[in-house]
Amino acid sequence: MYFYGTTGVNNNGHLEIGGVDSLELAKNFGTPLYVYDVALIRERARGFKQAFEEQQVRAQVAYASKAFSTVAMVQLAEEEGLSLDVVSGGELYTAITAGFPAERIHFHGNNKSREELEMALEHQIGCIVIDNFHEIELLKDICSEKSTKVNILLRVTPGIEAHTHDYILTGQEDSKFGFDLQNGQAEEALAEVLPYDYFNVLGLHCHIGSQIFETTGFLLAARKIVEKMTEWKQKLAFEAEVLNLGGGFGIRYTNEDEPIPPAQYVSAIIKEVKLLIDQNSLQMPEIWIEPGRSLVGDAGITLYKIGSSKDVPEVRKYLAVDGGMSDNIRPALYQAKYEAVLANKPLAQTSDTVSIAGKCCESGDMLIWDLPLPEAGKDDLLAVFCTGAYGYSMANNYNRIPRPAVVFVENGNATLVVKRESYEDLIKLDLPLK
Ligand SMILES: Cc1ncc(COP(=O)(O)O)c(C=O)c1O
Ligand SMILES: N[C@@H](CCCC[NH3+])C(=O)O
Repeated sequence: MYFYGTTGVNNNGHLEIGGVDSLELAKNFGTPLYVYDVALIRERARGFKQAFEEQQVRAQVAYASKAFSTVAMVQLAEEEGLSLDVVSGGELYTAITAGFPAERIHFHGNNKSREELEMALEHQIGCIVIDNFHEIELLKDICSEKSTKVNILLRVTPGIEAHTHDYILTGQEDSKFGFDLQNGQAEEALAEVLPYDYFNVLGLHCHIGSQIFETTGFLLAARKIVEKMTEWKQKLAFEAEVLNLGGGFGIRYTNEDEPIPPAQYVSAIIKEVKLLIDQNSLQMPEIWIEPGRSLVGDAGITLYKIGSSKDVPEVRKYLAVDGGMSDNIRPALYQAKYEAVLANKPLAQTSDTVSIAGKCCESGDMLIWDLPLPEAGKDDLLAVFCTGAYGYSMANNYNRIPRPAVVFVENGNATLVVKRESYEDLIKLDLPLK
């Protein structure tokens, strides 16, 4: 059995997270329930920051808030001195409402609207990561209309195939994101933004994908970008002040995953960039990264109550929980795998192999196939580990299932940070026919 962070078994023989009994959490806040181990998020954030400090380079660690964006989470990121990556007006609004310092917000997206860009400028956020030619024109238009100067990064696509699920690859040539580095698009874009008075071109950005376990892809991306930076110093008199290498650092979901510690990614990246920069006589840029999953993923646990079960003799036993693809779409979307235990008896001997079904009207709504469990059934509490990233943030109302509440636990205290959706919430935007 593998426990993350402060998760363990207490004297009652129950699963405990952040010093709080999981059965108490289920009783007080209901199920399904997303529970976050705040100490573990802090540990992960400090791990990345410290890794840069050890390398003695100027750096920013920006939390990619798409992984899990709520007011409380953004405030926690602020407490830990992180910067913030947002990718929509909604994430930006959340950050601003949470009181996050605007100058530490970076705005991403491959199709930002005029309204979203105007909002970003209005709040004077730290920088806009320009993704395409359409956006250059749009932003030029807005900046000149408002006589406002803005910091920008250019997102480039380095042509790297990282080893991960196809749907979460982003750095390969055939990608919807960014200016292609190899075919001249990136250079064309840079030549277009550099002379424009309202743009302060800080540097370059790339993100090669998500749930990556090796440093190779990051190093290759850095190499390809620094090669171009060397050319662009000659051709365009451009030297990047910032090199943002994105997020994508992998985490452990099951024992098939073997992540490396944050410090190892960081030191490998910094070593490579320093070497390349020295070889090419460039100035060392500030290094930015954007971890999402690796900051919050393993700090999240979802608690579900088990309800019905079904035996298909000689084939399998299904146990159904009170949530499913509406609160965790990752198994259906990416065949993602998870581990789980019974929170009311986590140490009991496993005696059965069961498959955990959700409650949505969809055969593909399966959370875990072939999970070893002790004898389990109605009213047992199932704890699914590692649901902190892209669980709540990709939750949906399929079958009009209300989204679960979110609770932060730390030092024996539980704090409700997102209320459970009610049926009233579900129809609050509906208008009657007459
Ligand atoms: C531009 C960008 N930055 C950062 C991230 C965060 O990725 P991860 O959660 O894998 O660290 C993503 C998502 O893949 C992204 O698209
Ligand atoms: N949402 C995805 C990853 C995509 C990250 C955003 N570019 C996941 O759950 O793994």
